[in-house]
Amino acid sequence: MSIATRKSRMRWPEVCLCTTACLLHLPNVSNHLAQKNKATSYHLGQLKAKLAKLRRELISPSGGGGGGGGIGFDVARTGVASVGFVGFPSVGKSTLMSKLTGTHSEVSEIDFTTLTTVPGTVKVHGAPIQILDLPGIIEGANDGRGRGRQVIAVARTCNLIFIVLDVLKPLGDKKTIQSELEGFGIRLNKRPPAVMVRKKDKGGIAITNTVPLTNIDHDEIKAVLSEYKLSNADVTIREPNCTSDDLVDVIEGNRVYIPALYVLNKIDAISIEELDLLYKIPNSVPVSSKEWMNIDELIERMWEALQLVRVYTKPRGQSPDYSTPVVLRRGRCTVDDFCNTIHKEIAKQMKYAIVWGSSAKHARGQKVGLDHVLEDEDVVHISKR
Ligand SMILES: Nc1nc2c(ncn2[C@@H]2O[C@H](COP(=O)(O)OP(=O)(O)OP(=O)(O)O)[C@@H](O)[C@H]2O)c(=O)[nH]1
Ligand SMILES: [K+]
Ligand SMILES: [Mg+2]
Repeated sequence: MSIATRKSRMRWPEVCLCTTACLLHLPNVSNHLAQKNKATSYHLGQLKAKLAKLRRELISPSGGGGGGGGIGFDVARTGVASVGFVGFPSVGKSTLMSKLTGTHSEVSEIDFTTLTTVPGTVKVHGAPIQILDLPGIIEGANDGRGRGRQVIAVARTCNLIFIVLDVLKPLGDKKTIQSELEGFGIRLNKRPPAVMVRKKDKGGIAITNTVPLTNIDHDEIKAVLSEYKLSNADVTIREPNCTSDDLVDVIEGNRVYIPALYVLNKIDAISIEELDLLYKIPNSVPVSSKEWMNIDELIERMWEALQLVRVYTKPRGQSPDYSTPVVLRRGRCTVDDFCNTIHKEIAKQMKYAIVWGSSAKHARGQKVGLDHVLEDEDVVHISKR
């Protein structure tokens, strides 16, 4: 059966019927219930929390293993960051990965050609990036269809996800893949919600918000908390447009926040007018893996999304070593992080560091301590005791 037929047979009703099917198709629940009166907020909050609890077992099953891994799926991690390729079968993941890394990964027009994780490496601006080609997934993947669960479990551990789409297929595929990943606790292009839930011994529920609550009300918050048996807690909401999904995410705590790029492949097969439309899709890069079109842009966007910080070392009296940067991640790029990446003893032996580059106050170099935050392409000299 082709993907198209399979999908049309599986289509859910557009209108929420408030049955158990609803539970599995949350967007319908929220659309429908959001239009109803306030009494339903409580019901909605409860449903979302219930659903999240149901799914928890999937993300970290009691048997261990995070629902994923498995033979052929866990591969040795190399490089300074990893990019996982996720998409429906035959969208061109292996074509792209093979050409990008020079590593062979089987390509064919037959669906499910790739059966396990195939790793490769590409060097971008001097930094080795691991690319993980993965088997194709289908709708229902995170419920255990095909090898979807293992695939998504690998994607969960990546620093960036490429959602590869075939521009000749309906763009609805984008939504389907997104929701498969979301069902597995992956949040794409989103930062953790600025919401805090602090459990206490007594005093009931106290809600503080520093922003207007536009997408959640007190009833909904209370319903979520009660579903988690939290009857005494301080809830602080600083997240603009916070939803009950955000609140559930914070309470569940096992969510991962990963940047994603939508790789719109096979543009060699469409018209220029259609290409104009594709450029309007946020976080997307149109490419042709086969004809090697726009891959430069893809690599640049990959680099930006990974937010890596290259730091060059400078031994005393010598010029900096520009050939092998120490690669750090934004948010974890202090002089201390730099030292620890080289060797765990270095930070202890350091008297001070001298930094040249955009993080330094002056061009002649700045004397700094371990907590100084470095910028991409800085040069560092460590002076030992
Ligand atoms: N026209 C066109 N065809 C492409 C392009 N990239 C890949 N293909 C073709 O699409 C088919 C599937 O390519 P694969 O690389 O095997 O796709 P995949 O996503 O790895 O497939 P699975 O491993 O089965 O999930 C092959 O026939 C490729 O030649 C492209 O940019 N343009
Ligand atoms: K294929
Ligand atoms: Mg493949």
